[in-house]
Amino acid sequence: MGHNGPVAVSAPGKVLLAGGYLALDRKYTGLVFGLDARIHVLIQDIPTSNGIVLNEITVNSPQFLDAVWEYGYRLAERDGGIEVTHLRADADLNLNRNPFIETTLSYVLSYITSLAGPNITPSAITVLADNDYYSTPADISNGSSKRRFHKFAVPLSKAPKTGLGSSAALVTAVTAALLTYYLPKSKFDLITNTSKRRLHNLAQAAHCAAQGKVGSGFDVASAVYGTCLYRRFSPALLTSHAEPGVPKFASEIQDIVEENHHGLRWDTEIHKDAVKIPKGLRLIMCDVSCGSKTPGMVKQVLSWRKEKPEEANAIWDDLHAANEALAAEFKNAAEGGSDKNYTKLSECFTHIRKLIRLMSEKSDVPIEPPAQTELLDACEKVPGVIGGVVPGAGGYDAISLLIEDKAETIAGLEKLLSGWRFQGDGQSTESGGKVSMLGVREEMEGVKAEDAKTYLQWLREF
Ligand SMILES: Nc1ncnc2c1ncn2[C@@H]1O[C@H](COP(=O)(O)OP(=O)(O)OP(=O)(O)O)[C@@H](O)[C@H]1O
Ligand SMILES: C[C@@](O)(CCOP(=O)(O)O)CC(=O)O
Repeated sequence: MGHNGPVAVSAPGKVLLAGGYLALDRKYTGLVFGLDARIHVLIQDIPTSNGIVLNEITVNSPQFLDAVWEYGYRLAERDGGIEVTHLRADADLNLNRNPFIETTLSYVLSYITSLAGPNITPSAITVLADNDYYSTPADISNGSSKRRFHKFAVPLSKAPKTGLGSSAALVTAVTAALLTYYLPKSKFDLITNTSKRRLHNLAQAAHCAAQGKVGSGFDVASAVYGTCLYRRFSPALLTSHAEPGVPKFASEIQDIVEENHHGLRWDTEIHKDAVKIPKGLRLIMCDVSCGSKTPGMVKQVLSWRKEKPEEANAIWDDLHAANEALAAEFKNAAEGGSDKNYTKLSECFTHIRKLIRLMSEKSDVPIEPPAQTELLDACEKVPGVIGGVVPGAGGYDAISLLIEDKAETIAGLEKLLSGWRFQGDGQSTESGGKVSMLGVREEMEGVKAEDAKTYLQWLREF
């Protein structure tokens, strides 16, 4: 298997604009926007010398130092699927493991062998991340910022993430690339709905396994489908299957992906038509550089909900109504012609923020902490800014804004942010962090096939 020539695929990053925490419960939905920062994956044959074929797959992220991972693979007995071994993982290099890549390889190759037989040929995978996934302070940049893909003078683990969902986009793009490369078109074709659904199921399973927990999965869903109103799958779908290498893993993963596992169908809901961005508006993301996210925020919020279900559920129901009102108002404004009055959209943001602050106060978790309130309030005063929120789990990491897509609005925000000193949670070594606007905006489309030749050309830059 795998003689189809090079294959390239990309998948978008995400921002959960509304529905943080609520999206973990199937009773509620999340409003998730795909972003135009993508993770790109190229897969091609490894040229073999002297006819020697080693069972090896190499993965390389040439933007970072030491970002090469080499894997051996073998078919496990008793239907255990494909076991993947990190080669040269000696004591020193142990730190350099990449669980997202390793787990994705074992899940996807196991599915492929279960579906189409065990003949996996060696291949080389290259990962390229759009520049906004990582902040680029001068000391870690290497070379001109004009490059299509930034080169860093540090390993991946030292590049500061901006929180756009790199692991979900990576797992989705690697999964789609492997399926396209190793399977015949009759069994996997990225443009069909059935293949997309299988990709979604497999990428969710691999991402949860790599993460060691079953989250809401909104990030993988948006990497596959792009912008949508999302309702999560029942977590039971992924909590009781065997691990790679363990007997029956291969058939179990095939059954999960193809929805035959104990008769369970995936109940994920993706409503693409429920979200639109009115013409002339755009989202932007601002990265707070000193922001440290309080660990365990999700755990704390959920334990508050468990302790005080009445108090929490009342707030969640109100917040859910406010989130859905925002989605409806987006659609309304997008379909409502040329009326440039965005007061109702602004009111939706104000209402959501009020309820998030109430949730912060009652749960005692800094979801919209005072420093973020101050920043959002100041941004909302800039002409052309319609509203803003702390996205996802909130905390000190980032803010998202809906703005009029005009040079004056961007310039106004840049002026405000250039002088802004962010007072984080006191854990930062700096006394006040910078806030910087990322270049990303919303993107409707999810995963897509790309032209491999273009990437082969870009790779010559490295
Ligand atoms: N360019 C890359 N090349 C290879 N692996 C990458 C790359 N970018 C991210 N990863 C993998 O994803 C991991 C980061 O995933 P993590 O879930 O911690 O962050 P994220 O998905 O970007 O953040 P968030 O969930 O806050 O949006 C890295 O440790 C690495 O394993
Ligand atoms: C808190 C939560 O609802 C959102 C987390 O989003 P982010 O990682 O902060 O973008 C968790 C989840 O949905 O898996």
